[in-house]
Amino acid sequence: MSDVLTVRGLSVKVRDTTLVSDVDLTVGAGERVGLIGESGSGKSLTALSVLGLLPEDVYAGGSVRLDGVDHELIGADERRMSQVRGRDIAMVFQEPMTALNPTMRIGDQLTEAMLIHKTKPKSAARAAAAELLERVQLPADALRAYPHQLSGGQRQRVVLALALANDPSLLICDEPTTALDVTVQALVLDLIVRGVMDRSSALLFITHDLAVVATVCERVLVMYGGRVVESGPVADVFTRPRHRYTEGLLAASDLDTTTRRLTTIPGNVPPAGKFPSGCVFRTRCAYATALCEESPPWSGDEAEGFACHHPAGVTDA
Ligand SMILES: Nc1ncnc2c1ncn2[C@@H]1O[C@H](COP(=O)(O)OP(=O)(O)OP(=O)(O)O)[C@@H](O)[C@H]1O
Repeated sequence: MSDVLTVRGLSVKVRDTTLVSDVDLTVGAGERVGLIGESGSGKSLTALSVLGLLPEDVYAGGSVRLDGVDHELIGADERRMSQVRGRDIAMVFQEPMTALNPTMRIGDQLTEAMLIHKTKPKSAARAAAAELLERVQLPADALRAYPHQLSGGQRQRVVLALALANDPSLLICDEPTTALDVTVQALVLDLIVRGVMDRSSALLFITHDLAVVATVCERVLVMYGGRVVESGPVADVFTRPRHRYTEGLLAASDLDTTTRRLTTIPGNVPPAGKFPSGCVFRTRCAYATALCEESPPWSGDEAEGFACHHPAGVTDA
C-alpha cells in the first residue's frame, strides 16, 4: 500500500511555546486512521497543519507530503494550498455551518466545488451534485434548499457530499459527529466510511470517542501532550495498550475492555449467540450493521460463513 499522507517531524509552535512535537504520521491509500487523545493533546493542530489552516501566529515546522502533490505542504503559500484543499485533501469539521455558505443554495455550493477545481465540466456538474446528495441519502429537493432549511445532521451530510465532490485522495474528519444527535451519528459515520471506501480515499479521523474509532478505523494513533505516544492496529492498541496513557483513556471510555464490547453505538445490541466466535468486540457493531445490512452477518452459523468487515479485524487475542 502506497502512502497518501506522510508527516515527518511535525512541530507546531505559538511564540515560544511548543504545542505539537515531532509527530510522524502516515496514512496509506484507502486506509482509515484514527487520531485520539484528550482535549488539548494536539489532534486538531496536527490536522490543521496538514490542511495549511493554522490560526495566525501559530506556526508549523517539519514536513507534510501528499501523494500526487509535487510540493511540500508546510510553508506552501495560500494559492497552492487552496488548489490542494477541496481537491486532494477534503475536510469535515464538527460544525457544518462553518463549511457552508448560508446565502447559497446547496446545489450551487456543490456545483461550485467541482467547477472551482475543474474536476467536472459545467454540463455535468449539476447531475453530479444530485448524485452526491443521493449518496448521502438526501432528497433531490435539497439541491434547492439553503443551509438553514436543513437539520444539523442533514447539513453535515451536505458537508460530506461537498468534501467528497472531487474524489479527494485524503479525507480529514475532526469530530464530525460530536455535535449531532446520537440517532444520526451512526448514519453519518456510515456515510463517511462508505464515501471513502467507494473512492478508495484515505481517511484521517479525529475523535475523543474510542468506540467510534473502533467502528470506523483500521489503525489508530494516540496523542498526549502534543506527541504521538502509541500507534498500531485498532484491535492491538485497544486490547493490549502499551502506554499508560492509552490504558487510562481506555479505562475512562465506554469501551469495555473486559468484555471488549462497544457500548455506545446506537443499535448496538448483540442478538444472543449471533456474533462471530473470533470477534474481539463480540457485539453487533455499527460498522457491521452498516456494511452488512443486505446480508446480516448474524444470520446463519455464528462461526462459519461469516464475512465481518470490521476494519479492526475480528481475531481474538
Ligand atoms: N491559536 C492558539 N494559540 C495558542 N494555543 C493554542 C492555539 N490553538 C490551540 N492551542 C493549544 O494547543 C493545544 C492543542 O490544541 P488542539 O486544538 O490541537 O487540541 P485537541 O487535541 O484537538 O483538543 P480538542 O479535542 O479539545 O479539540 C491546546 O493546549 C490548545 O490550548
